[in-house]
Amino acid sequence: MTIHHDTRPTLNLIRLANGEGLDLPAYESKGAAGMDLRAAVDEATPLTLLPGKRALVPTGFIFEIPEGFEGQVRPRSGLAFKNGITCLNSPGTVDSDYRGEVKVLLINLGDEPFVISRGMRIAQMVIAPVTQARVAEITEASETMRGAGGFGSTGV
Ligand SMILES: O=c1ccn([C@H]2C[C@H](O)[C@@H](COP(=O)(O)OP(=O)(O)OP(=O)(O)O)O2)c(=O)[nH]1
Ligand SMILES: [Mg+2]
Repeated sequence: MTIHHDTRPTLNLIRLANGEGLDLPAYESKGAAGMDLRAAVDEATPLTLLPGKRALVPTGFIFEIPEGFEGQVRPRSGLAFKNGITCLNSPGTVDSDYRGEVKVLLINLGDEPFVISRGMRIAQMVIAPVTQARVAEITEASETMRGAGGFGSTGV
């Protein structure tokens, strides 16, 4: 007999008043890297994002990102391709100690107004491990083959 333990970290979510009735953020396929985030805009007043404009779109939830992880808020490629809708600060960073509502900073890079209605899947969040480095100031950089070469120094 094999016992399968669920080793996945737990993401605790707190539903806010504006998230009432919304589906939980969810992985839309078995191997999806990101869980889709839904717009917690008012049912009666959808948000219209005009070309070139940006908006902070609420998700209706506080996310308790587990310690040692971050939440990366990323665009959905379908919205980007079809409508020019992307995350301005991509990838958005949700810290594990953040206890405010997660919001999605969308910008319309397309040439048509884009209507965001309640429950629309507007972005996705990837839970990824992070490492905090110990910061130490030194006076000389160690020698390497690359040295200071960068920005195309190795050719095309
Ligand atoms: O797409 C995003 C990006 C950030 N945040 C929230 C969670 C994150 O922990 C906090 C701060 O984000 P960030 O550090 O990127 O912004 P900042 O401009 O440095 O703000 P702060 O001074 O609060 O750190 O804002 C979101 O809800 N969505
Ligand atoms: Mg910050």
